[in-house]
Amino acid sequence: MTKRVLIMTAVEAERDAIVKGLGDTERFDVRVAGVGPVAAAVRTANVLAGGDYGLVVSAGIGGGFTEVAPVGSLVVATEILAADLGAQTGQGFSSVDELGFGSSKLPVDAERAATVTAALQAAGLIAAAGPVLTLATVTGTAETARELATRVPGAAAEAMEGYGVAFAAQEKGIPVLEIRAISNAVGPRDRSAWRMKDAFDALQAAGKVLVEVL
Ligand SMILES: O=C(O)c1cccc(C(=O)CC[C@H]2O[C@@H](n3cnc4c(=O)[nH]cnc43)[C@H](O)[C@@H]2O)c1
Repeated sequence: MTKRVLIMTAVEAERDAIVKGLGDTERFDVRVAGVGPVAAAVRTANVLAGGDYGLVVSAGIGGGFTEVAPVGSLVVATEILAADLGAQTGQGFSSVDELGFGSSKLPVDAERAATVTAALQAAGLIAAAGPVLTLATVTGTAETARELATRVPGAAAEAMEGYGVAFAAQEKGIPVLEIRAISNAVGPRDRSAWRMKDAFDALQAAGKVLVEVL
């Protein structure tokens, strides 16, 4: 039998949108982890300890680097980066990789990521592939947005959970994907400009595609 797919979201509204899109299927298990990389890692590890899964997906809304991913579009991660895991230095940010303490980058299942991106596009959705950044703090200034985009060429989206979910899955040797529906632009904080409905609609549409291709 094909192993189940575990989808981890941060909040219930994200889970509900994806479940609506997936429809009636037992092959997908959609769980709520809470906001942020620590909650995501611990709760993903707990779920993985009690089940047999062949793929783990971190999914939800996210901020978009709008030249790559406009509001209302979807992003499929080509890699997952802990963008604030490191140290500030006089010469700028140094990642843990540069400091020699491990890796701030976790790989995704590249073949499945490409399949999902193509399937989303074939379904008429706006979908891009690119690095997705995990940050414990939502970016709130144009300066930080520029710094991140410069530091991570091709950066497509940021969110708060992907690296935690991916770390837990990697510990178990299970492949990972991250999919984000863009609710807002990465940059100056303007909560009134967040387009939650557009993002949840995109997330639901993505669920419909995932059940067909995963
Ligand atoms: O408005 C705030 O101050 C605030 C502080 C912390 C979190 C939030 C959220 O609503 C985030 C919830 C959820 O959404 C993802 N998300 C959405 N947009 C972004 C973003 O631009 N940067 C990072 N994360 C984002 C995130 O994964 C959270 O799970 C609001």
